[in-house]
Amino acid sequence: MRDGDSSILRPEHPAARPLATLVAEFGLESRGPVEGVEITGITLDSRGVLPGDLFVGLRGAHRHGAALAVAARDAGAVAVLTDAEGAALEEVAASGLPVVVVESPRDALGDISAWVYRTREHAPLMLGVTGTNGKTSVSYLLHGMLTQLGLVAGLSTTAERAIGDLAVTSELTTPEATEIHGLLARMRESEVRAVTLEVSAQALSRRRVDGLVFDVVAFLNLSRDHFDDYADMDEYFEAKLPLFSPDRARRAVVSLDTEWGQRVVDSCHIPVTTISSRDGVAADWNVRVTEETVEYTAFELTGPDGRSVASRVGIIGRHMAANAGLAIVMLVEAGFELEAIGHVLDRDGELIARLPGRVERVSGDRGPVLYVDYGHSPDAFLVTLDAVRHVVPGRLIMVFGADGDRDTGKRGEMGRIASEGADVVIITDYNPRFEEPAGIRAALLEGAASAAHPAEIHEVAQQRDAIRLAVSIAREGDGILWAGPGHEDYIDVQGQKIPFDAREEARQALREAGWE
Ligand SMILES: CC(=O)N[C@H]1[C@@H](OP(=O)(O)OP(=O)(O)OC[C@H]2O[C@@H](n3ccc(=O)[nH]c3=O)[C@H](O)[C@@H]2O)O[C@H](CO)[C@@H](O)[C@@H]1O[C@H](C)C(=O)N[C@@H](C)C(=O)N[C@H](CCC(=O)O)C(=O)O
Ligand SMILES: Nc1ncnc2c1ncn2[C@@H]1O[C@H](COP(=O)(O)OP(=O)(O)OP(=O)(O)O)[C@@H](O)[C@H]1O
Repeated sequence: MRDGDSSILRPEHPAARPLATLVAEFGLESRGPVEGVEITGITLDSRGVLPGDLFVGLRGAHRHGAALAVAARDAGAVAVLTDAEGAALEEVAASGLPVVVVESPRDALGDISAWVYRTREHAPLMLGVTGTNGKTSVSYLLHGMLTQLGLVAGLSTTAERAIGDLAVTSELTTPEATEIHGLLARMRESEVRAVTLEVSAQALSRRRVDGLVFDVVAFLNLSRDHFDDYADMDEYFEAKLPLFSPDRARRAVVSLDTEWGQRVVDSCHIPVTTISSRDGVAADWNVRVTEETVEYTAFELTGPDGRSVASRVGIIGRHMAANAGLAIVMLVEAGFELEAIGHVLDRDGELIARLPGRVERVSGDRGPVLYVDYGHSPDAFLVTLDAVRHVVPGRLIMVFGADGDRDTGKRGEMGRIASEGADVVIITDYNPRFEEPAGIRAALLEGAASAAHPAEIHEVAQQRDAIRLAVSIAREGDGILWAGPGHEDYIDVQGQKIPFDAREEARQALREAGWE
């Protein structure tokens, strides 16, 4: 998981803070001597402990983290923070470390982590993005524009955490509070002025973004996903809402592209600006697509006072123009002049953003156009199929699978949408995790067959073989969309992460077919 802590960025020169002051300021119960104990960091994973850490023992689905207190001590932890259940564990006594007891550690974690790393002092501009689809994309677009505007920017997404040129691969979409505040402290060392953070519903439910106040948050859309975590759409929606409250954010930008946007506006207790990319939807800002090619999407964004910006983004799809428009409005709400943003976009010819594995073109000038994407929900399939359809004249071949051990109910719909939107579908494996892969494929196949006008349907278990079949079928002018693996560099099978890079595999398949 987090061996050697290599996937986590923390301050290189952390300041020591007295544990006794933490206990006093937060009115906490402590056992064992806390006087003289200095803490320099905080973590909830024994495998990520650095010397001087306060180790937080949380009850998890599989174990109580406090049971790892001895391992944490051996790695250099100087104290344990846990609940009453954790504090009673013999491993905690065996560690000999002072113990701070909190009724619900998760609820206190954001504020305590902010205190440990002093992240409330000199906070950078904080931008937060939520929604079912497009969080990662908008985050990279914001990051790109902030960089174009000349700011040192920081980024936290499903794909990576980044500060300037330094980037590490992410474990979670939104890190735990301990990790976020450590990351912010590291960003402060690098004089980062603006931070973009992807906020998942799960993060809000698990209070991972506690202790942060965003300057601007955005709501993109809501569509079916994560029904393994939430009972229905209403519960999923309710999980997103807390981001739009005064204790978490100062202003909001809300897309009205799905009906859920208006519900956010109606429930929002902070100033809201709206945006739409749909015809006939009344919003403060509107995005209009002006050109679509295999390489870029051009758009025009018009504001409430008639001011506008026209530019382009080097990624296909109307949804990407909508994402770019929303990112620009977030910056305007954050205090940047629209004219200044327009100026740098004009100067550079486009909005420059590197989006790993989001409808990323991996093919060259000859042969079929091949895109690798991270979409794994019915709505993501709809928009990406539409995007490819708009720019390729020939047939559309789609390769996809579905996650094992995740929201099993969406598979039929994914299969149906793919089969309805593509000319050929090749159903393959993705991350089966602990599920039987053939069963996952069967659900997708059933969905594909149920389409009103089904595509030509193939089943190929191995992804390597599936992409080669797609390339062998495709001709010049055709398009191939490989949905699912995106930026990932492994497949998750029975708890093992087996190295697999879809983008590299796709390039190799094209080379083997002679499409250099
Ligand atoms: C289902 C779920 O939420 N699991 C989270 C949970 O794991 P768990 O309950 O299984 O933990 P556990 O194994 O019982 O361990 C309990 C505690 O002991 C600690 N531990 C464990 C082992 C060890 O050797 N040492 C140690 O200290 C763990 O860090 C943990 O704090 O606690 C862990 C530590 O906080 C999380 O990393 C983990 O998130 C997992 C990886 C996860 O996949 N979460 C998903 C649901 C998620 O949050 N997804 C969203 C959105 C994704 C999207 O938009 O598509 C996200 O933001 O990523
Ligand atoms: N505004 C949008 N509306 C609908 N789909 C979108 C939008 N933006 C991106 N997508 C599609 O959604 C999928 C996921 O994109 P992205 O990774 O940006 O979203 P995400 O919200 O970060 O997803 P995840 O939480 O799974 O990481 C891709 O297929 C992408 O093409």
